[in-house]
Amino acid sequence: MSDETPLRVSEIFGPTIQGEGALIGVPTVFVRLGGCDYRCSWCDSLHAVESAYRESWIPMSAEAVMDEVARLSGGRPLLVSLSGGNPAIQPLAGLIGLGHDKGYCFALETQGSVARDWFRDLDMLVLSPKPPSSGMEVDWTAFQACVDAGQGADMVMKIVIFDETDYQWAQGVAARYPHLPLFLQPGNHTPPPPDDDHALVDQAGVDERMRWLVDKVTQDGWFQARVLPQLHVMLWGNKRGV
Ligand SMILES: C[S@@+](CC[C@H](N)C(=O)[O-])C[C@H]1O[C@@H](n2cnc3c(N)ncnc32)[C@H](O)[C@@H]1O
Ligand SMILES: Nc1nc2[nH]cc(C(=O)O)c2c(=O)[nH]1
Ligand code: SF4
Ligand SMILES: [Mg+2]
Repeated sequence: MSDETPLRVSEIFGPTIQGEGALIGVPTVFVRLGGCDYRCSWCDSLHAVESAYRESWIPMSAEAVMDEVARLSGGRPLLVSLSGGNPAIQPLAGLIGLGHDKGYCFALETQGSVARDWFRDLDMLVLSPKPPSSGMEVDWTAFQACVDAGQGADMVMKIVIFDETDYQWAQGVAARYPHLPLFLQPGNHTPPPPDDDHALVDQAGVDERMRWLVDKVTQDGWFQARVLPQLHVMLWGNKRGV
């Protein structure tokens, strides 16, 4: 796939704040790419995953994406967050190079199923391996290839936790990758259906899971883990484009 291949863009929005993980609170524009090789049972972005929504994904050149990012940011360079879907299945090297030339930074979120040599060009690579509650099974060879490809970028791991089984699984993963800063994020068990971006979130339920997670980590003395909510979900619920 060459870099002239258009990107399949589900949405570009912002500036908002990065609501999750290591860069929480940092102003950013999101570029959400369409298409994913996973089908997590609790995915909160199915409009960028399910092929039924494929016709809403706009083919765009890297230049057109950067033009839209620059329009939204008023021409001021900022952090661009690449998400999806799995953004790793798209040819993003050109976009990253173009944006860097203009002073923009790039973070990319991926489950770690597809490695790309351009991962090393990112400013931050967020690897988010999927726990048992997702219904997915991690291919650890592919995941390791992502870790190898990302050498040179800042790299962190972010694991979504729904239950005790996920928690124990995350402890095993953390032991396998002790050098990767680890962020634990409580699962949103009422994610939006793909055709309804105003669906209400069960915030009380998310808060309860967050408290449970903090109790677990502190009681277990798991002091390498950082526990963070999805800040954008706290502020805006399941609303899309924020
Ligand atoms: C929609 S995914 C897109 C990027 C990539 N496919 C991935 O999963 O890392 C972005 C982030 O949202 C997280 N996420 C998805 N659904 C969630 C939910 N219901 N509750 C909490 N986090 C969720 C994912 O684990 C991932 O860290
Ligand atoms: N504000 C905000 N922060 C986010 N962090 C990760 C997101 C995602 O859907 O990938 C996301 C999102 O959609 N909005
Ligand atoms: S890997 Fe990410 S985008 Fe794909 S289905 Fe899972 S949470 Fe959704
Ligand atoms: Mg999201």
